[in-house]
Amino acid sequence: MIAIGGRSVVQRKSSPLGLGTGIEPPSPKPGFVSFGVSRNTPSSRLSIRVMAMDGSGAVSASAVSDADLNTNGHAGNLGKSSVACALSQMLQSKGKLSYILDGDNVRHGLNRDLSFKAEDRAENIRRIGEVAKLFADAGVICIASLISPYKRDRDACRVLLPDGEFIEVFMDTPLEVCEERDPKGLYKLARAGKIKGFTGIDDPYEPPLNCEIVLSQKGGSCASPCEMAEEVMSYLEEKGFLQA
Ligand SMILES: Nc1ncnc2c1ncn2[C@@H]1O[C@H](COP(=O)(O)OS(=O)(=O)O)[C@@H](OP(=O)(O)O)[C@H]1O
Ligand SMILES: Nc1ncnc2c1ncn2[C@@H]1O[C@H](COP(=O)(O)OP(=O)(O)O)[C@@H](O)[C@H]1O
Repeated sequence: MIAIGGRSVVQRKSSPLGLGTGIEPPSPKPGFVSFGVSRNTPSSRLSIRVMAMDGSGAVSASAVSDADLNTNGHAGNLGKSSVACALSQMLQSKGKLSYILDGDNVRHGLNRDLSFKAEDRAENIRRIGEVAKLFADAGVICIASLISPYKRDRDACRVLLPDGEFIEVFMDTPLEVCEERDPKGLYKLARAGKIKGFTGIDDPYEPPLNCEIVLSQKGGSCASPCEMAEEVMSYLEEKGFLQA
């Protein structure tokens, strides 16, 4: 389970199943993936389906190593969704089916009854873990893009899957970088006390101690989403998940 959450919904231009249409962004920055990103409106949510990391497909399970990748980090704006999408596209290019479960997106549908209280975050992650397991059972690589701030909730997802098939990716993006990005203005609201219990501000994030992959800023600059997705691909390659 690769969990990467976010407010943005990525609509694939195409998918292995031919589902989903996207809106090309004007001019992607170097290292960014060129696929459509739209806000989490009801209509856009409906189109984030089936493909390879943001989607899934019907391929014989034996042809695809199933894995559950969970990308998390201490707060929003880490770049979870961007890495999820880049990874999805890379998997698709290798003929691997995947599906993205983005926390912010799922919270508009399956998990719309849940708040950001600790018990609701736990339930959010539990449900996403169970859905990811179903994808894995079908031979689809499921990328879950979530903050998942509490270790206990992440560990509960891990044990749902066979050993080695839950791959926890920690995006260790500095808080100040997340705050600077702030495309939704949520950090500003949280700093102003207008949102309570915001991860990284007045709600805790428990960093993983034994995750499979850490994507961290090296030196003074942050790697692009594609570069980070490449790191995940290298891990998958090394572990044999990308074999035909
Ligand atoms: N209080 C609070 N704390 C943290 N995040 C908040 C909160 N309120 C809203 N948001 C927005 O919700 C997105 C995180 O949803 P998740 O489902 O990934 O969170 S969690 O795993 O249940 O903790 C996250 O979106 P991303 O930026 O995509 O991570 C936030 O923008
Ligand atoms: N590696 C990166 N370098 C620079 N900006 C980034 C990077 N990754 C994401 N961003 C930008 O940060 C913002 C949040 O990215 P997003 O992938 O939605 O994060 P998250 O899903 O963690 O909230 C977006 O405006 C995105 O373009």
